[in-house]
Amino acid sequence: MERLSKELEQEKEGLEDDLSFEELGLDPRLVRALIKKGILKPTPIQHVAIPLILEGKDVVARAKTGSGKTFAYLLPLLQKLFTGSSTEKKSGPSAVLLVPTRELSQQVNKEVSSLVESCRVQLKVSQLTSSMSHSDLRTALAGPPDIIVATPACIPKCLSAGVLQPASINESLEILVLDEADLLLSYGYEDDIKAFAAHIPRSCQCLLMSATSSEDVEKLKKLILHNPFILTLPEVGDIKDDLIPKNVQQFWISCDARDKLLNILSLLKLDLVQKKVLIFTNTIDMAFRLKLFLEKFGIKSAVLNAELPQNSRLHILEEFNAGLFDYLIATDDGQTKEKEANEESNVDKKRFRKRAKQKMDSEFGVVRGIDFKNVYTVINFELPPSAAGYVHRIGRTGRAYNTGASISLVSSDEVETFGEIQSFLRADGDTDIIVPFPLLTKNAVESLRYRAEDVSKSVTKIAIRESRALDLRNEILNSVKLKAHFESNPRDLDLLKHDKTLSKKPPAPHLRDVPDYLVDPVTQEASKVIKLARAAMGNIQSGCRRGFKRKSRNDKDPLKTFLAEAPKKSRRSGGEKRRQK
Ligand SMILES: Nc1ncnc2c1ncn2[C@@H]1O[C@H](COP(=O)(O)OP(=O)(O)OP(=O)(O)O)[C@@H](O)[C@H]1O
Repeated sequence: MERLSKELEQEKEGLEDDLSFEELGLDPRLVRALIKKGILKPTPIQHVAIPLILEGKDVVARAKTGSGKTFAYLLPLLQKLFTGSSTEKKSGPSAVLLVPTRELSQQVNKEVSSLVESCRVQLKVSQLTSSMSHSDLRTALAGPPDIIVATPACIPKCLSAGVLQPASINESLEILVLDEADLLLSYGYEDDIKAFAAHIPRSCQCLLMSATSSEDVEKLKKLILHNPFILTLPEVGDIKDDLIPKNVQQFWISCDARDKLLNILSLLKLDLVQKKVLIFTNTIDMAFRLKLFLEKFGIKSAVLNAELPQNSRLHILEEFNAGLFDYLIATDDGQTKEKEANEESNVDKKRFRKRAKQKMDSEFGVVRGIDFKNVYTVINFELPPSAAGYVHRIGRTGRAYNTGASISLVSSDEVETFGEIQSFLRADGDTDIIVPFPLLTKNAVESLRYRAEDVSKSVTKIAIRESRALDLRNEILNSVKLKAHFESNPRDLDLLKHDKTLSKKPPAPHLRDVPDYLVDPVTQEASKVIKLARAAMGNIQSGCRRGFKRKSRNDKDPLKTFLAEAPKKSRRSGGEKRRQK
């Protein structure tokens, strides 16, 4: 235990020394690949995890959203494979990276492939999805690949189809990563992981990465980790107030449930929030209601949900990340179908569940782990049901040295959940972290009430259903085109537009532009400030991200606030809290 504390102290001191990637022992090829991406200095989690992983230790790493966990495991993992790859030919994969959603698997696959390409090494990377046919899986596994990126359900599928042999996993697997480990079990992968665990060789190095700590992570640790060296980073209680980067300002607006459309319209139409904006709703129908409503005022947005074909979802994400549209309305994950089923009348429930089962992708997930680029504002049109859900949603902004803001619209029936989120985020004795949004005045909201209420009446249930069906039909058609297109032009993002309007009529001129006489002077001033801040932020953000010039540790940087301290003494006694032999 003494040795353990000493090592952790050294790691902490190391953090303050501000070591470079080279000094952490990273291969020059990887360092050059990172420079090409504008990444010059390791983040704190990378600082601690890279040397430990290079040494071959099992690591359980928990660090807040957007803190650079992906490179924290990918860089040392690749380096280890670089050195091993030239020797003997293997019958199975050397590394398996398991992630909870297809979106994340796509993102991780892209990141690994781009590093491999930049470093010009001969490593084959394959992404597997559970919707692949046996023959596609066989093709993807031919070779075999050095690295597999997949959701856990794929592995048992490959094993039972005989396209992956247990013996080759046992013989070849050197590194296993469970990314977003806190979510793998809640996505229902326990049996898949157990089935795979039986074939993992004892010598395999296992890495668990997660943003929040939970019983599920503990369960996975017990299930997967063989190697007795474990690094557990600080427990939730120690850095609770730091779960969301400090440079994300969190606001809330209290309003009637029926005034939510009016409030969001005021925020967007009166320019009180900075773009890009990611808006979360709890159901797909609500997402379409919002889209149709905003459309009538000339505000174009796209909807991202589990119902859409995989290609379309990917393309929407790519276009949004590339800045081709400013407003994205998203539902959390594939489990949205459950919420929707509960909202349907009893008569419809059975039919709905069947439909949901057929059409929705349970491996869909945009909240967890997806790296949205330059989202400034996250709006919770509806609150997520849990504090962990809130943390993950808000974590889509303020990523990697960027600043951001979040605004939650809270109605009376959400007050209890909101209270739970506030107390979860609040450090003991501190004041609330989420504060009232100061820029939206009652006058400003009221000035738009008449128009908003009028328009909201026209967004009927039938209109929503029709639009949802129309959007899905369009996207299915798009999806076929996209598949062919992406195969020949992987970098071309401009083929199809996802934020096109769904209503047949264009927005009426009096709704598209808010006349000056409707906007009170306070709101006009606030809107000017936001625009100025946005113009200034553009420069600051890109400067920070590329340069990393600031020398001192700055609490305001999300990537610099990771602490690798030994937990307090009283916590030490409990089992596997530290690195142990
Ligand atoms: N050392 C670094 N310097 C600057 N940017 C970095 C660095 N490392 C990673 N990033 C960038 O930070 C962003 C967030 O990284 P990443 O997606 O790995 O976060 P995360 O910790 O996995 O978040 P989440 O828990 O939400 O999945 C990415 O855009 C990534 O390219």
